[in-house]
Amino acid sequence: MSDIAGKGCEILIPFEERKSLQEIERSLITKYRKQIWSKFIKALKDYKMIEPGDKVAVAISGGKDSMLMAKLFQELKRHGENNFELEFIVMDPGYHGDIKRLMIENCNYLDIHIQIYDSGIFRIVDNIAKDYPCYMCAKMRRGALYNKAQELGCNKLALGHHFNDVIETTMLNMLYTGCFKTMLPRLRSSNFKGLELIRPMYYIEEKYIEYFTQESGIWPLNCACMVAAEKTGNKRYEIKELIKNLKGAFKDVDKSIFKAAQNVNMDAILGWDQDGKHHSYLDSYFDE
Ligand SMILES: Nc1ncnc2c1ncn2[C@@H]1O[C@H](COP(=O)(O)OP(=O)(O)OP(=O)(O)O)[C@@H](O)[C@H]1O
Repeated sequence: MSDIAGKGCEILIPFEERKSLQEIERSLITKYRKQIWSKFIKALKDYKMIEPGDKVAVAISGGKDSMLMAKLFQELKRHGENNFELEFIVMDPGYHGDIKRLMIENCNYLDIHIQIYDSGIFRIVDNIAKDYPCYMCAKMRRGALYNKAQELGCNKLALGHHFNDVIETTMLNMLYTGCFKTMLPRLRSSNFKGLELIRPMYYIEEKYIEYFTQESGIWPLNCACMVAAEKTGNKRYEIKELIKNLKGAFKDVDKSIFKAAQNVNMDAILGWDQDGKHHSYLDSYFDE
C-alpha cells in the first residue's frame, strides 16, 4: 500500500476489522448522527442543495470524503425524501492498477454502484505541465467531471469537500494570494450551462470523516496521484498544520475562520472584485 501512495500522503489506517455493510450504514444515523448525518442534512437545507426532480452526479475519487458522501446520499434516499436521482461517477485519470482495484473493491463492498470512465489526465498533465501538475490536473479534473455529469443528464455535480477544506482554502487565499475568498457550498458552472456544483459535506469536520472511515475498517485511497507524488510539498498541508497549531491557543479558531466568510463587514473593506471588475470603497466615498 505505502509504496504506491505518493510521498507525503497521510495513510488512514483502520482501527479494526471491516464492519458489515449494515453496521457501517447504521452508524451514520446513530453514532455519527450529530457530527456527520445532521451536518449533511443542515448543509442540504441551508443552501437548498437538493430540489425535487434533481439528478445528482456524485463524484467519487475513492478517498474517504467522497465515499462517505456517497453513503450519505444513499441514506438520504432511503430515509429522507426520494424525489431526486443519483449517479455515482468515478473518473479514472490513469490510476495505478492496484489503486483502481482497491477503489472498485471498496465501492462493491459499500454497495455503491459506480460508473468508471477514463480521462487520461495524469498522462496529459505529465506531458504539458511537468512543473505545475496540480493546478492543471485540478482544472482538467473539474472539466472531466462536469462533462460526464452533463452526458448523464445530471443538473448537479456533488463534490466531497468538507469543513476543513473550506477553512484551509480561505487561509490559503489570504496568506498566499492576499485575497479573501472562500469555497462556496453551491455554485453555477460558467462553462456547463444548466449544471451546478454542490458541496454537501460543507459543515462536516474532517476528523469525524476519519473516525468513521477508520472505525468502519475501510482502507480508502489516500493519495492516488502518480504525477504529483514526487513533486515538492503541498501548501495545503502547511496550512492544515498552521490551523492545528493555532487551535492550541484558541480552540474555536477553525470555526471563526469559517464564520468570517459569513460575516464580512462591507463597511470596513478597502476593495473588492465583482464580475471581473475591481472596486474601491473610495469609488462612492466622495459622492455624499
Ligand atoms: N477521480 C475522481 N473521480 C471522481 N470524483 C473525483 C475524482 N477526484 C476528485 N473527485 C471529487 O472531487 C472532490 C475533491 O477532490 P480532492 O482531490 O480535493 O479530494 P480529497 O480531499 O482527496 O477527497 P476524497 O477523500 O473524496 O478523495 C472529491 O471529494 C470528489 O468528490
